[in-house]
Amino acid sequence: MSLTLGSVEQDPALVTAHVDLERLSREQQALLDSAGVGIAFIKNRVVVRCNPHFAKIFGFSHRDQVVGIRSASLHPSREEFKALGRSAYPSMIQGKTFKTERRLRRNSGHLFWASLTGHLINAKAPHEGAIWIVDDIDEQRHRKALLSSAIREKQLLFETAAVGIAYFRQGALTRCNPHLGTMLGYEPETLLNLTNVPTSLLANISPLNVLSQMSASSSGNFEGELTLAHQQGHRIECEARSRWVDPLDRSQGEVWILVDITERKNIQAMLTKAQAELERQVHERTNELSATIQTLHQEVEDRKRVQERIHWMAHYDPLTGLPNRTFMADRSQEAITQARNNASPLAVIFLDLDRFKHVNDSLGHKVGDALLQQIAKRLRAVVREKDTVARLGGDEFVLLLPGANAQGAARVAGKLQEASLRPYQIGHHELSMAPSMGIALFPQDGEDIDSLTQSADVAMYHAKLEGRNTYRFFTPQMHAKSVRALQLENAMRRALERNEFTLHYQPQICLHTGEIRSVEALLRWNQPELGSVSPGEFIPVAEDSGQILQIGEWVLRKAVAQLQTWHQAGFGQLKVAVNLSAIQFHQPQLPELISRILLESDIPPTALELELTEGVAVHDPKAATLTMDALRKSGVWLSIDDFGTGYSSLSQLKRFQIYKLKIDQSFVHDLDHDSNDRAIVSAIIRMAQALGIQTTAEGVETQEQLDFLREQGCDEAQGYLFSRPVPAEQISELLCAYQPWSPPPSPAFS
Ligand SMILES: Nc1nc2c(ncn2[C@@H]2O[C@@H]3COP(=O)(O)O[C@H]4[C@@H](O)[C@H](n5cnc6c(=O)[nH]c(N)nc65)O[C@@H]4COP(=O)(O)O[C@H]3[C@H]2O)c(=O)[nH]1
Repeated sequence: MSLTLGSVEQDPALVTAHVDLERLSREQQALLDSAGVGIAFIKNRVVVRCNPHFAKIFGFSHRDQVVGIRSASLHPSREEFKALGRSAYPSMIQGKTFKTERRLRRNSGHLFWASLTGHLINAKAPHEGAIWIVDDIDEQRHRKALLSSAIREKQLLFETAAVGIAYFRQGALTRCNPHLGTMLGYEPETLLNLTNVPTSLLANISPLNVLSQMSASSSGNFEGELTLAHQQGHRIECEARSRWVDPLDRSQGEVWILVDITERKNIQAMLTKAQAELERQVHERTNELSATIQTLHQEVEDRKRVQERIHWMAHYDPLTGLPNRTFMADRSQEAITQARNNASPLAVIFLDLDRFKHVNDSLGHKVGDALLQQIAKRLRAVVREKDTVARLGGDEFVLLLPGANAQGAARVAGKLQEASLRPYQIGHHELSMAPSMGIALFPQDGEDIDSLTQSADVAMYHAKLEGRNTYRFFTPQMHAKSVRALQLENAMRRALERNEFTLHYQPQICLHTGEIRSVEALLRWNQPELGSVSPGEFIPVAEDSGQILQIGEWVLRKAVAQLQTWHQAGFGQLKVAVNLSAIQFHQPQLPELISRILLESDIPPTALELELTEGVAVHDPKAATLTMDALRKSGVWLSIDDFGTGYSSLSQLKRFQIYKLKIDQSFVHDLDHDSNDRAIVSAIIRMAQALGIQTTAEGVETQEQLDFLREQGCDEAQGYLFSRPVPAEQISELLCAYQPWSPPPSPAFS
């Protein structure tokens, strides 16, 4: 700015004043240029002058751009400009400085906050204009607004937060929010004044204590759980967190945030308890379960074992471990199919042990079972791997031999016989056991296993009938005969109760005196459908089926009862001889049975004679001796029947306390024309005499036979020459009519 004064150069005072004025003007200009606020001189509502900062505030690049513009354009609207004038000028014309904060408008049109300070150049002459100082406080206002909103938000948070907030400074609670009061049961103000509350009231967990402690011990970044006390005394579990308000200036204290987790804790405790309980129960259940599982496992195992056992038992014979009938039938199906498809041979051997029942009856089932086991082993050892050896039950075995023709089957049968030659050692018993075997061939003797087995069974039966310890091939003619055996066995079961048995008696004549010394009881069976069946046929069937025990007892009782009748009729010297089957003999209770039968009658034991076969002592001479001793001790007489056909040794006869030998009728039969038989008979008689044993000749039919026997010193004779076996009544007649011979009574008795 320069002031033109015209022609005042000559006046030094004026020049000085002029110089001063110029300097002042420069100073003023410098001040204006460097001022940090906008300054403008406005006159008649027009910007007359302004400093650069003013131009900058309003968005002009140079102050010259502002000079001359209307001041109203610097305001948001004309109305606001007028309003400013209305509020500013009343005080400005009084010479006062007017200050306000208004929104102004930049050159760009954007509004901004500015602080305005106005002062009239001359209060008395407002038209001379005014100086306006403008400061851009837009940013400041904005910050302030943000700050106050932050403060408001903070306050709002502080007051409404659902957590307790507490400020501590130098160990003292300086501020807390209402929630903390609510948490602890105090008004916040009361809490602030708690320093006056006796701490004893809340014991050592009073909020005061705890809060003080919190403040004292905290390092400004506590995070953890605290237990506070409610005003009413109960505990408040809190999750606490502390922070320095200003970590750089710890004098400003710290802030604590406390969350009441009592309920959560309680729930947590309950949950923990429930969980522990649950775990306990789970543990218990797991244990129970594992015990159950174990039991189940055990049961499954047991069941499996049982099933395996059942399966095994359904297919195997438990005693010998050999396949049973069912399993054999299964295997045979395959074998038969193969034989049929390949036109290959197949044989079935039915094997039955001869007189096995005797072993069972005399030595007991234990010995019998052990014997069967050994036999099973031998059978198995004889045949090939692919052959099947099955036990049908009892002493019956079936061998299925795929690929075996008649020759092969015969060879196997031969090997089986050979194998049975060696005696079996069962404990201290040495036993011999021979098999009878029947062979059936596929397909001629049967096309399925049932018919093959049946045919082999029939053939076996024939082997038995024809001498035992042998084998026979099945022939169609065999059928009728074996059917008869089965018929007999079945019919015999009812024979006793139906009174089909009777006894006939045959006299035994003393060759020294001609007296009838005794009679032999001989069993007769008259079966209504089958007619009269001979003992030679039915006794073996009775022995094989075991029915001989019952029948034999009946014979004993009947014979003793009959003898009693004869004794009572006056024939007191008469004796009765009863045949005893080996099976009966081996019954341990035999001596006792006989004693009982005799006791039940009035017959002295010496009136009873028991006829045994030589075979009774073959298997177990020791046991046989014991039985014989017991029988002898009771007083009954023992004789050996059919002597000469068996293998009795002299020493045995001596030990057996035998009183009589009955010379088998096969030797007597040919005495007239067979010198061998004569020699044998006379040897038997002499030997018996030497041992002090009586002799009775069986089957004496002719006078010549009788003469020879008498010559040789035989003691007794029995045969058709004297009498056939006859019913008891006829014996009574004979006893009455018979006179000791001289001459011999024949043929009067026939
Ligand atoms: N050819 C011929 N035969 C004669 C003559 N005299 C007697 N007999 C027969 O010879 C057999 C003698 O009986 P055994 O040798 O004990 O032979 C008996 C005996 O071993 C057995 N038996 C008979 N009854 C019983 C019994 O009650 N129990 C037992 N276990 N076996 C019996 O049956 C076998 C056969 O008995 P039976 O048929 O009655 O046959 C009897 C008898 O009738 C004769 O002069 N000539």
